[in-house]
Amino acid sequence: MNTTGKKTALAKAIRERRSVKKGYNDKAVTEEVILDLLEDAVWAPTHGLRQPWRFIFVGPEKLGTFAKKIASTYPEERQQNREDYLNEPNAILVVVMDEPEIPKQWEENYGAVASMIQNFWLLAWERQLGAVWKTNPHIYDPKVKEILNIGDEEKIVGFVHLGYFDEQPALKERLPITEKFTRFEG
Ligand SMILES: Cc1cc2nc3c(=O)[nH]c(=O)nc-3n(C[C@H](O)[C@H](O)[C@H](O)COP(=O)(O)O)c2cc1C
Repeated sequence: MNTTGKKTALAKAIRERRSVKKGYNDKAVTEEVILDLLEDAVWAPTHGLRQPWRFIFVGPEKLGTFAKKIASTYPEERQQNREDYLNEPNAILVVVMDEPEIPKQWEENYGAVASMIQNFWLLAWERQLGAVWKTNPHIYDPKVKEILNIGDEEKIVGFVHLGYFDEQPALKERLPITEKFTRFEG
């Protein structure tokens, strides 16, 4: 444990990680790299060790077809815009969660998946692989679930857009923690 007050490598990584939403370069995002990152990311906490996730990787060579199919679920006048948008990253990782009926378990599963995504995001950042968790309307569309063979008891938690980057996005300050912190006085 760090007791010196100096920022640890982990604290620095947490602070420096950014959402990389544009400016991806042409370096290919490979399945091997994604699997390697996921092998570590899944060490996230998971209640009951349920590990309520699965992944669908859309690599650079399949992204064009994927983008077209997902865009086709939008009204015609939006389709070209959505296709272009989905073609911006180099690859996309679809994150799927097991969706139990019991609300308590649903929340535990969502919490576990979110923790796992944060692990993945930090690990990707460390390799200059940019990522951003996207929750665009299409992830909730039953037609998209059908295209991707997502089951009735599963939920798309996000599309993680991926691509290597040269320029780091600007820092986004956080509120001082004292604004979000109270003490139980009772
Ligand atoms: C659950 C979740 C959903 C998000 N969905 C989107 C999204 O749909 N589109 C987007 O541009 N960014 C999305 N983001 C990224 C946030 O915009 C981003 O994390 C926030 O602006 C802070 O920036 P930073 O990640 O660079 O620190 C999402 C983040 C989270 C945690």
